[in-house]
Amino acid sequence: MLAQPLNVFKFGGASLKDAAAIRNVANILKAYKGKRLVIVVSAMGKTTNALEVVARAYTTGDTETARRKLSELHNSTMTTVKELFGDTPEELAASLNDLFVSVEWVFEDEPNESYDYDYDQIVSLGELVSSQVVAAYLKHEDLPTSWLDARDCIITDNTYREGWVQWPETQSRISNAVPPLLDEGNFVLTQGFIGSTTENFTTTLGREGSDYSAAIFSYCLDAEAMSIWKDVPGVLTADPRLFENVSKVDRLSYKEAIEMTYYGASIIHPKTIKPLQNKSIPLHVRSFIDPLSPGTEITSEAGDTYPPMVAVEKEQALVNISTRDFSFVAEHHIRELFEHITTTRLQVNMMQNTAISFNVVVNDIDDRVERFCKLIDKDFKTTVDRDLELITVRHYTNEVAESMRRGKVQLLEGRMPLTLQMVVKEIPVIRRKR
Ligand SMILES: Nc1ncnc2c1ncn2[C@@H]1O[C@H](COP(=O)(O)OP(=O)(O)O)[C@@H](O)[C@H]1O
Ligand SMILES: N[C@@H](CC(=O)OP(=O)(O)O)C(=O)O
Repeated sequence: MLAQPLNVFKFGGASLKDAAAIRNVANILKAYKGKRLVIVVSAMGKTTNALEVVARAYTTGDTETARRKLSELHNSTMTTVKELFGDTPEELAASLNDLFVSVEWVFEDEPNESYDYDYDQIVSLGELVSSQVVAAYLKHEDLPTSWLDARDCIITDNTYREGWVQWPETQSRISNAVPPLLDEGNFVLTQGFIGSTTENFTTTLGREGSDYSAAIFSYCLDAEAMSIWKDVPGVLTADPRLFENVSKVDRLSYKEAIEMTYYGASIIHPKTIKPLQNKSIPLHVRSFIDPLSPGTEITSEAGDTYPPMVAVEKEQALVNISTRDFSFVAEHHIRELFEHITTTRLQVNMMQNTAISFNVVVNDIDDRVERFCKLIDKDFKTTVDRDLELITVRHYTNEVAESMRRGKVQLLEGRMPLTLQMVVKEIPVIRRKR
């Protein structure tokens, strides 16, 4: 007998931000009782941001702040648990306690040489905690659920904070672990964002990587479809936090979704689409506020006529690189520059060159730009402009382009037939003295 089709659902931080939100998720899932469903959850609300503060405090020697912040997180988790269950279930309280204690143990040791390694050991706590709470609550609501440790399934290399998935090993582990649990008639609930090296060290897949985790499970299990549940009605023409008059796009092609997410449409993690596209698995972006509405469907069949769509990537740095001896920026220079771009893990979002200079626009993360400039200092002069925005408009019209520039200084522009990109900064406000 052929196995029933399987779906993968991903619930992000916003859908799990407090007890009422988790109750809402359980209500959504009641409609799928008895179906083959893999549920991938992120950390609750803004937990990952809070854990980043913990990781930074620990690695800079401020263990007192690290302990205090961790304890605040433990307390707020227990408050949510109490609100959800009435009483605190002993078994859940004990497993949560073990998880928090495992991070306190990290504080007993000196920070590791690699900040990224420590970061992953600490920040992964958010998903482990939320998945324990949600799994326990689903069982309490009579929805049989098996909790699965994603670190036994998603295997990455040891690029901490941006683990590269080792597909054959991951495929084999997911194929072995998940179907038997589904066959028992249970939902399988696991964590987004986290994985493990083959030596069992925890890794993470990059900020907001839970969408990607869900896509990995969908690919390896040949899911019928994947749904990500968001606080918006679907993919909109722009981020409603930044723009007015946005409207929902009902259908989108994989190609269009990749373009939009790569340039900062933060509704979907950029790595999510490829595994789905490779197996033609539809991606549904749905609203957890209005679960019956259809949302946006992303497939290969969607048409190619779209309204103008805007993505904004903040915290960008524009690095202007010029040769010290006024020689042309030639191919061998570009090769050398890209070697250093790769080793310092800069993500290049835009580039342009003139005869003696080369401009790259990159995500300004930690001290990566400084490290890059130092590495090339012998042969190249650099200037860095920070706090910039990269605005990408797909299917642009001149009117939309003009409205994007209003109130900004434009430092760089790139035009292709379907895509307009501009790097802008706020016009500094000069006020007259009274
Ligand atoms: N094009 C877009 N369409 C819809 N939402 C967008 C878009 N671009 C950015 N967003 C933002 O993405 C948010 C949802 O994604 P995210 O915060 O990652 O959810 P979660 O972490 O809960 O999975 C929305 O609240 C919205 O502000
Ligand atoms: N919790 C992680 C992973 C993630 O994907 O979260 P969310 O689904 O809430 O974006 C983060 O905040 O980066």
